[in-house]
Amino acid sequence: MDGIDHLADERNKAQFDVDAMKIVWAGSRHAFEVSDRISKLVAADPGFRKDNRPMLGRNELFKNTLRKAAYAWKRIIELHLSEEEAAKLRFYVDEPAYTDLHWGMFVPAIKGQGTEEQQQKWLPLAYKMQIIGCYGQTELGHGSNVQGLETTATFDPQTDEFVIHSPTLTSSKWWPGGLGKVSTHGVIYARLITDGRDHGVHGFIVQLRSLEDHSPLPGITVGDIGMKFGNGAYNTMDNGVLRFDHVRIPRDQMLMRVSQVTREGKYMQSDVPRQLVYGTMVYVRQTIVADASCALSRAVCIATRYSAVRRQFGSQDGGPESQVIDYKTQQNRLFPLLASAYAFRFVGEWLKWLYTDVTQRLQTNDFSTLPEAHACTAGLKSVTTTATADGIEECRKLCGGHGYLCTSGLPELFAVYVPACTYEGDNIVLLLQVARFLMKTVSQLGSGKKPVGTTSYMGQIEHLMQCRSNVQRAEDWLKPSAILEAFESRAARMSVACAQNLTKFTNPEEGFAELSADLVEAAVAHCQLIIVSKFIEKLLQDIPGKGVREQLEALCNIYALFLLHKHQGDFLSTGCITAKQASLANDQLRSLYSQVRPNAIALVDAFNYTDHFLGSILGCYDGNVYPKLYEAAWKDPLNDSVVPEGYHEYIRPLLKQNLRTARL
Ligand SMILES: CCCCCCCC/C=C\CCCCCCCCCCCCCC(=O)SCCNC(=O)CCNC(=O)[C@H](O)C(C)(C)COP(=O)(O)OP(=O)(O)OC[C@H]1O[C@@H](n2cnc3c(N)ncnc32)[C@H](O)[C@@H]1OP(=O)(O)O
Ligand SMILES: Cc1cc2nc3c(=O)[nH]c(=O)nc-3n(C[C@H](O)[C@H](O)[C@H](O)COP(=O)(O)OP(=O)(O)OC[C@H]3O[C@@H](n4cnc5c(N)ncnc54)[C@H](O)[C@@H]3O)c2cc1C
Repeated sequence: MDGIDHLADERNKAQFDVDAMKIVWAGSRHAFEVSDRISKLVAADPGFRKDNRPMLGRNELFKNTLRKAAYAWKRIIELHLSEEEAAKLRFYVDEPAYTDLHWGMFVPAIKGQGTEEQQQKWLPLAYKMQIIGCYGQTELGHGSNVQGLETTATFDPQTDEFVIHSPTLTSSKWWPGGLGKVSTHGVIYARLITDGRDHGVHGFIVQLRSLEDHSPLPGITVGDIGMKFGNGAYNTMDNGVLRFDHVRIPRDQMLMRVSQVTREGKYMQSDVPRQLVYGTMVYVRQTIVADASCALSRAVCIATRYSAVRRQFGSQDGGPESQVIDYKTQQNRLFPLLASAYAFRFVGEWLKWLYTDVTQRLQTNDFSTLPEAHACTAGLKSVTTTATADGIEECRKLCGGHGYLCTSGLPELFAVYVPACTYEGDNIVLLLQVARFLMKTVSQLGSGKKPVGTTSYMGQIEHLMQCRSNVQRAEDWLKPSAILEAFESRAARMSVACAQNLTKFTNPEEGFAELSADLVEAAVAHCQLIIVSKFIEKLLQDIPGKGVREQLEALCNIYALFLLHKHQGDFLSTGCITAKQASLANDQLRSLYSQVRPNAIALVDAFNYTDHFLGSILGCYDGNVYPKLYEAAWKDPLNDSVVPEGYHEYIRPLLKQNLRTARL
């Protein structure tokens, strides 16, 4: 606006090489270059404007999303973008759309659960977007309990077809994104019935709409489920309702990698575990963890820049007031979130590796790491999305009153993000899965079966059950070994305590239900240990760039010590640390905040977000917040006229009536 960088002084304070940190954040130089190029391309294109979203009515909003999705596809083709570049383009367009489900779930479901033949038939159509697909699992009556789904797929040997049917109101498909108004096809989950026998839930490719005029095919009732939380936000998505009235599909449209139905109607299972039917969810949970660091870093970038711009109190001798970022309370709320954004980035990278590894093993029928992959994706999805949703809301509060304005970008970011705590598995339901995995691990400890992967720390259970932290000075908390031992012993002791309590119940399922709140806490402790240990492992790698490693070490320590402070009840009650050591951790945390303070703006610059992507006046790169806020207010449609519409109908008569009353 005035061409001045109002945050220049802050940027000059940085003690590390920001460009090198940008590469660490992106994952590699190549990833940085792709991301940088595509984000600028999107930002410069008026076709991807998004600042008017909160003002649009639903129909207008939705049509605008359809236009953008079509335009994005046109640009992808015109520019011959690779799959990686196309995914980045969708990311920077930053508008939830049916394409997320098409590319993010429909295509992966066919890839993961379809046979070679099925993949050859359907994937080319999906890749060219000649068909558009959704993921139709959840129903009105059941989401978490997948085994409770009611839609049926009954094999008819006479015609070699499945008959898909919604027998009850609660069996109506409810929630699938892209289903409401767009998808031509869906991977639909239904109970497979052959010869009167129920074989449980399986996936089927079902055509829903005509490829000629988009009308629903015979027997199909389909529509949108209605407005969701927040203005704009996730209302760009057509989450849908769908009912089947005896809809017939050919037998070869059952996804048959895990199990098959023969021409004669015989049900056969391959050697692969039935849980592979849930494989698409495992894949998406892994992407959601990577996405948590994006959403949190975005909110943190806004709150950090604004905290450096905003001044309140503390003026001395007529000088400027204090920047709110210098208040220790502001730092204590903001810097752990900054550290969490980095921590989630690195654990997301690791989880991607784990997922790739398990997928390669599955190709060779090695299913040994599947339970670990399920527990890690479920647990980390849960812990990172909960912290991110809470963190975005905290960032809104960190921005005071202006954070509540839509132009801060934070209300819409929160509204779009918060369902991540529910979709792809309710966070509590997923933590209970982790708890089951932990209880199984503890029960096998004496059996000679060595715990592996993320539970390998349980291999030293005797030591972890009785060790005492040897921290004596605040600086001792900077040793990775001191942090790891505290987190490992806390996680181990919480799991073992649950396992011991479970033995008091004659019925294990009853015991599990009764102790579920404690089990969830044990699962959280285990997942936080994974995040801390993956951050520490990251620091063992070669990290080029002046001062970059030092900054990451400070952030890693802030992440771990803040968790230790927040959950000190766990650490103290299990006897892993003493009250004195908890207090020393807090002392160390304060001095880490002072270390990060001069680098805070540079650390959020390292995310390399364009102003378009941030979509926030408070977070704009140049920090010129006040003129921009002032100008934006006048652009609000309510200010199109000085005297509002409705004055003559509703305000004037009121004022006149008051005048008459006053005269009386
Ligand atoms: C030119 C090219 C151009 C390319 C252009 C590209 C552009 C790309 C653009 C964009 C891409 C965007 C990508 C974006 C990503 C997607 C966006 C997401 C948007 C949001 C979507 C949301 C979708 C949904 O919500 S779908 C519905 C999700 N539903 C759930 O998650 C339900 C949760 N419930 C469950 O998972 C299960 O019911 C359960 C696990 C809770 C319980 O299941 P159960 O009853 O069957 O099991 P048990 O508890 O009895 O356990 C038995 C046994 O099984 C083990 N188990 C359970 N689950 C799994 C699993 N998944 N994997 C492995 N093992 C599992 C369990 O541990 C038990 O084991 P035991 O050993 O104990 O027996
Ligand atoms: C924005 C959005 C997009 C979605 N997109 C899709 C999609 O594309 N495709 C699709 O198929 N689905 C989709 N879903 C559905 C989503 O996957 C489910 O809503 C989700 O899995 C949670 O299930 P539920 O709604 O049945 O919750 P419920 O299970 O009914 O949860 C209600 C409460 O009960 C608790 N609870 C449930 N079971 C237990 C238990 N065993 N122990 C303790 N507590 C429990 C939960 O913690 C929660 O507090 C979407 C949902 C949303 C919000």
